[in-house]
Amino acid sequence: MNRQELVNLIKEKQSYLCVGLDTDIQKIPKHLLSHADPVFAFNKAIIDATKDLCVSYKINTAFYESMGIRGWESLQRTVEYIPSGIFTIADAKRGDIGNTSTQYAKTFFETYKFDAVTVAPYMGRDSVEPFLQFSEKWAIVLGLTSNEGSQDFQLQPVGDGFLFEKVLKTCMEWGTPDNMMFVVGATQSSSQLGYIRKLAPDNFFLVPGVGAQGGSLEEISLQAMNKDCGLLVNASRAIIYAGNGEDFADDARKVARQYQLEMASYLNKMVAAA
Ligand SMILES: O=C(O)c1cc(=O)[nH]c(=O)n1[C@@H]1O[C@H](COP(=O)(O)O)[C@@H](O)[C@H]1O
Repeated sequence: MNRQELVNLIKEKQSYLCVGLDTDIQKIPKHLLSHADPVFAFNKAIIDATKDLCVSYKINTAFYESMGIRGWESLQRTVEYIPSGIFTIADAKRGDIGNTSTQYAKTFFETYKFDAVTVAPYMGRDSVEPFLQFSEKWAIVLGLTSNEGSQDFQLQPVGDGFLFEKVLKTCMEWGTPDNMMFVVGATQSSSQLGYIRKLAPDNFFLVPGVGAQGGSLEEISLQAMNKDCGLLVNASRAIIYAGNGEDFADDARKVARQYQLEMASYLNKMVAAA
């Protein structure tokens, strides 16, 4: 999916919600365990219940890889089940020497046909560039992450800024707002969120951290929305584990709907301010 299609999708659906399919077989409702593929049965119900409310699904590959071949099969069924026209993210956080990154890019862009993959940029230019060679595909580079450990490296002073700023600025020389997004955690302070938008005015941000990690949808929306919206806000546990009974998908829908309504109000504010 290209940038304009993503921008249009957000406008049409009045949503920039990314539902995170961090599907843990230990946490899904027990009645699904009799299915041949319980993880897929769960994902299918969540997708059916939320597909009109979100613009993206993010599949966190760790939850699938940990189950070996069965997990990869669940992942494949899930990505194939997501309706076309919804932006798909493989949250795999890959990055290695060039020829290896090329294989990672092929895995997620060609074999599994995701629109985007999360990329860890620590190994530098040759580890990121292979993800930028595919038409209408995206590298989502870790910028300032949502976790406590973001302080260990990303928020260390380097020169007259922080390490994450150096990463962002350098990555912006390799990719463009048409093929590169940045991960920006909603748990970061509002001044940091606003500052990152100044550093990268046109790039989309994938924003995890609302819901279970306590980040504020309002804060990130007010601080970091740009004229194209420029945000994909992810919530995983808060949506997919909203309920645990037979009607778990209805419970997931209710939470997704709340997020979508709140997002519509921020999108309207953006239009009014323009
Ligand atoms: O790249 C990510 O998606 C990511 C980056 C980050 O800084 N923080 C973060 O939580 N994530 C992912 O976003 C999701 C957050 O899940 P919840 O906290 O359950 O909403 C998980 O899949 C995390 O792996």
